[in-house]
Amino acid sequence: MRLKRKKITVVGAGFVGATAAHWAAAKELGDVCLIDIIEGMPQGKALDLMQASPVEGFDAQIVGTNDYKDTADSDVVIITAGLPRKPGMSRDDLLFKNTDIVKTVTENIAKHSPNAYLIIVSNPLDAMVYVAHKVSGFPTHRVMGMAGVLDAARFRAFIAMELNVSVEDVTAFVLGGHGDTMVPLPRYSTVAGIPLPDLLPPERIQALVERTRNGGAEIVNLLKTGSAFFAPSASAVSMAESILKDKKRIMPCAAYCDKEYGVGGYFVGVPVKLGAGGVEQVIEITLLPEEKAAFQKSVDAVKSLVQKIQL
Ligand SMILES: NC(=O)C1=CN([C@@H]2O[C@H](COP(=O)(O)OP(=O)(O)OC[C@H]3O[C@@H](n4cnc5c(N)ncnc54)[C@H](O)[C@@H]3O)[C@@H](O)[C@H]2O)C=CC1
Ligand SMILES: O=C([O-])CC(=O)C(=O)O
Repeated sequence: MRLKRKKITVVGAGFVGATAAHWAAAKELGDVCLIDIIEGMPQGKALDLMQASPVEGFDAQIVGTNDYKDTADSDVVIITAGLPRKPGMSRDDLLFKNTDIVKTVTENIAKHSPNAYLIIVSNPLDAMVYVAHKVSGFPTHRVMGMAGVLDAARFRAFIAMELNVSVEDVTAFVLGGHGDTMVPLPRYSTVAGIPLPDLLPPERIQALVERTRNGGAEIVNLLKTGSAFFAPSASAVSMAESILKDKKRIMPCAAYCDKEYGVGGYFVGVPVKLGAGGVEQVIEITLLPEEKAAFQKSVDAVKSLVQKIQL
């Protein structure tokens, strides 16, 4: 018998997709298939990455394609296909165009990789996870969205910058949908185990919370032609890694919640255990009344967006 490497497909070979392929290959998570509708572009980027492999010393086959047959039997599929927003737009403005794209992509992926775990990145995130779940018919533990890892990473980076400490010692949690109503949780954010409220005055914490909420828009306004991609792609690949290596990391992800947090059957950002079984557990943490109210507002925003989707 011959053991096979794991296979990661990244759909959409744009900024987030190509960078995700880079992180996945550099970490030797498995072979990588990069697919896009633009002819030649995923092939070119895959070949370029293959040529980086001797320099960086990673062994992985990286293939670029426009044909879903090449994505067959993937273990994990990261979906980044879709339009990014431009300055002045909200993520929600992408709803209808990206619904069509994520629907087509998911149909093709489900056909060729019926056992894959799906990590959705396309925006508006929580609504696109709903689309991928409905269209694939996959069980909910195999469909999830990347947002909380990114939002928490931004919060962590801002905390480390503010306190002039190593990012390694900073943990943070962000709940809710990936939009203006997301809920960074200072009480559940720490530096080497010390709760953030013990280290910073409330007005400084509030400033970091606001910067985290606007983290995506801050970058969109600087780039002007697209949105963030280094941290988003690293975040998606860290979720893939936890699944492929059965690490069972606890990460904030857009996961299906029914009774959990009283959400009632939607995908929203909550703490989950990610392992070889995908979303192995949704962890319910105790929230103060004001945190609960903020989370509910965020869930309501996701619900009203999802209700506009026609598949
Ligand atoms: N969840 C999150 O936290 C984040 C989400 N995003 C979202 O990720 C998406 C991608 O962003 P970027 O990579 O910066 O955009 P991009 O424009 O650089 O890349 C998107 C790619 O998708 C491809 N594409 C379009 N329709 C397709 C289809 N039917 N099949 C296959 N490929 C298709 C395009 O040709 C393009 O290459 C956007 O919707 C963006 O809003 C971006 C950053 C963070
Ligand atoms: O801001 C955007 O449109 C992209 C995104 O979701 C993020 O960077 O958080």
